[in-house]
Amino acid sequence: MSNLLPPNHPPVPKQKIGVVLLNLGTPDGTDYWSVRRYLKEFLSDPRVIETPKWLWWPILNFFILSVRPQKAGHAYAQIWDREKNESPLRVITREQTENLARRLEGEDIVVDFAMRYGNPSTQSVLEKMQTAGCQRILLVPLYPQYSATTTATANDKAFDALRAMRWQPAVRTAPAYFDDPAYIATLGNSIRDGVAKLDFEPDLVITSYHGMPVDYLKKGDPYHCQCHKTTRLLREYLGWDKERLMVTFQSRFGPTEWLQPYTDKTLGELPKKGIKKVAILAPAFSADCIETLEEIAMGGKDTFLEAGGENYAYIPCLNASQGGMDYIETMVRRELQGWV
Ligand SMILES: C=CC1=C(C)c2cc3[nH]c(cc4nc(cc5[nH]c(cc1n2)c(C)c5CCC(=O)O)C(CCC(=O)O)=C4C)c(C)c3C=C
Ligand SMILES: [Fe+2]
Ligand SMILES: [Fe+2]
Repeated sequence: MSNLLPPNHPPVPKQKIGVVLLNLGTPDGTDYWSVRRYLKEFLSDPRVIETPKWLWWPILNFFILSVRPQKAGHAYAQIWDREKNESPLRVITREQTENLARRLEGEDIVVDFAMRYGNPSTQSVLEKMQTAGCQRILLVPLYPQYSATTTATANDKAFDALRAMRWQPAVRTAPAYFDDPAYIATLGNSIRDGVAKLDFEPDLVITSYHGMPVDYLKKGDPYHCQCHKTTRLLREYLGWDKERLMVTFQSRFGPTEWLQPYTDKTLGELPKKGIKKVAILAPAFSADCIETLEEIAMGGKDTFLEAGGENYAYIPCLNASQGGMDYIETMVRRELQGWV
């Protein structure tokens, strides 16, 4: 085709389809400046912090960014993948991407991943795809439950990048999958297998979701309802009752009220109620990260055992497991219908 083009015509690449897995992002290192750069970008996002900018800017820059990077850097250091010198969230997202690329090989589909904050940036990945000839791009925010603080801001960032393109690709966004029967079956099987592998029988299994200010729920963010629905559907899939599988919310940030019950407070109270053997998982996350590994697998265990608990086990996220990847492939193929 290119030899039919007039002289000085820009190259026209072969048409392809792009699939971009979108996740939150993570620092490039555990040092103060790497963590600070990441937190500054994250906590300056008005989809995440809705406090008016004139009020939030001094709080963020003079208070939060002077202490939190050090504290968070220490937490990241405890879970850092030292072999790859990378945060688990990025290591796992890359594994998911490479695995999906192998599954879609031979179909002229380019698969990549991008982060909302930090690297690889959404803009750089979309520019790379456009240059490679992707005239149709499927954006896949890897958040099972929709929230403006995660899904919407990931899509916003992608559309910001498209705004600067002369030849803009056609774009689709994959919807949240909190109630997709195939997702529920995958997660349900992972719970059943995770519990079967334990050397104790849990009195209770906790689904601990990332929290959010209650105010965002009141303003219409459906995240809270979607978390509850995921757990209700899991109960139905597993044939368990309410006493066996409960919902909590973790990772509270700042002084305002967040969704309740809080995971840490619940773990501290359960042993007094006679619940001494617990398994816990984090279904708001498609990949293990600081919030699951350091806060739940490590910190949650300390809280529970110090309060008199006897056994505590963390069931990992779906990550790049066979079941997790089967689900991502199914969902991506469904969302690509009509394009391939
Ligand atoms: C400040 C408000 C925050 C809201 C609202 C929020 C929502 C939210 N976040 C996730 C997923 C992840 N969050 C992660 C880290 C993280 N989250 C916040 C704050 C809010 N999140 C902070 C400040 C941090 C950084 C770590 C810390 O300083 O505590 C991560 C992990 C990133 C990693 O590098 O491993 C994920 C993933 C969801 C699903 C969500 C929905 C309501
Ligand atoms: Fe978060
Ligand atoms: Fe709700």
